[in-house]
Amino acid sequence: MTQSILHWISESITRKIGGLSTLLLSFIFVVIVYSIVKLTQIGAEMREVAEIDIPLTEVIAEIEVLQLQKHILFEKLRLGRDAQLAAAVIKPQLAAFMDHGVQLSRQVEKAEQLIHRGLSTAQIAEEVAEHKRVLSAIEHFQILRQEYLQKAGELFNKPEAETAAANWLRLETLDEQLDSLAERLLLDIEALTEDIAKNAERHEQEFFIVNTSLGVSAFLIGIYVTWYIIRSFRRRLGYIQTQIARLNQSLAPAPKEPGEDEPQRGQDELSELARDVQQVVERFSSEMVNRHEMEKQLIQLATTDKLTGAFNRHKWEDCLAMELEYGRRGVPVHLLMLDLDHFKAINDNHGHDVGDQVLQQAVKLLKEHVRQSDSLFRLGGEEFALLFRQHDSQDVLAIAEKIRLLFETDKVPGLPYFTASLGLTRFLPQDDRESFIKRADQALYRSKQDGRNRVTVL
Ligand SMILES: Nc1nc2c(ncn2[C@@H]2O[C@H](COP(=O)(O)OP(=O)(O)OP(=O)(O)O)[C@@H](O)[C@H]2O)c(=O)[nH]1
Repeated sequence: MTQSILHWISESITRKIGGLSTLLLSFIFVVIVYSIVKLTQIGAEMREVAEIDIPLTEVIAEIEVLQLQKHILFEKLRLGRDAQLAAAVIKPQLAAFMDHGVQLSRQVEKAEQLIHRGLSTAQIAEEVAEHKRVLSAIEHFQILRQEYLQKAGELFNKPEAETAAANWLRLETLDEQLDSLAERLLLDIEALTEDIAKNAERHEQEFFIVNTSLGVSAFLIGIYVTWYIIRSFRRRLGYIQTQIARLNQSLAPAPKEPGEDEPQRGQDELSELARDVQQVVERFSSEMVNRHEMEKQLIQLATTDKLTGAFNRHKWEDCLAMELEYGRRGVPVHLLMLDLDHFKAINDNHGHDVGDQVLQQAVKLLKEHVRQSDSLFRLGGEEFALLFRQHDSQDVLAIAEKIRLLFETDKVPGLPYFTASLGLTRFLPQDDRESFIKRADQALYRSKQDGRNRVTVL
């Protein structure tokens, strides 16, 4: 699975960059999600600290002070009782003690309400069981305090009653119980608030460490991704540029247009590469045009007679083979052989150059009066051949006659009068190359025999 993913990614640079960017973005996404979760958690803890623990700590401090005051008041009561002070003296002390008890109860209630509210609004998210245990301890404390205050009240109202001694004893026992209970309770609450504060602090530190390391990792990954992308591009661009430079050198130097400046350097590697590629493409296209032109010229040289511009013998062989193929398939194919009359005499009387001009004039006349598709060949000396495809025999005969007449009546200043003898034949089903040519030759020979300047059909 991992292998195939890596293979898929390495297949294109877009995928590589996309893959690395996705990795980086995923990492940053994880960092953001982690930060949000942690910050929410720390926020909740801070709220708990601010709204529950700090007020709770204040209440505890208050209770501690009240407890101390209670000790003093209780001691005063004890001393008064031991000294058997008059009821009038003890009563105000008892009143102060009772009043103090009410204050203490209020503070304990306050603590109870704070924990209650924290639990019911889920503000207290940690050590819930501990908080609940503290709550039930507070309830127990309050019950004892109720009894405690009741006994104190009885003593206050009936200091001389028979039950006063027993009440006093009970009050003392309750006082001890309440003291130890209050002490435990305060310690428990203190421990809870301390734990929560410590937890919040620990989470803050964790958040700082983890977020810093994640941030540093994201930064390093970002640097690596950037470095990797730049390196990949530079390597590939460098390679392509080298190849293009080599290709440029291997091509013939491009002809420089007058006033043409050196190509401007690109603004960056990519624009430089684009400029190099453009140059190579231009060189290639001009090279292709030249090559095409050269090929055309070579083909023309290889297939055309230099003097007259008619097709040469080489082309004749190719075209004849093709026309014979058509003939074998039943397409009407005609061959017209043409030979200038007494050409030797023209050469002898007017010179070789004039003879050449006569040959050129003959080809000019032929080209003007036959279709492009009807190929004209110079087979040698003053002998020419014309191949006609898809013509009626009568039409070809008419063309041959027209050519003969053209030559006969053609008058060009500076050129002697000249005529031509023509032999015409049609490809027959039983024909092969030799028999077909031979019959045309025979027809031409017959025209010569019969006095020249005529057309013979065989
Ligand atoms: N000027 C010129 N003469 C050529 C060329 N090729 C061949 N010849 C001449 O053409 C002449 C052909 O003469 P012959 O074969 O005797 O034929 P002819 O004189 O036309 O006589 P008939 O064909 O019987 O009418 C020769 O003298 C060749 O030297 C050429 O390219 N230019």
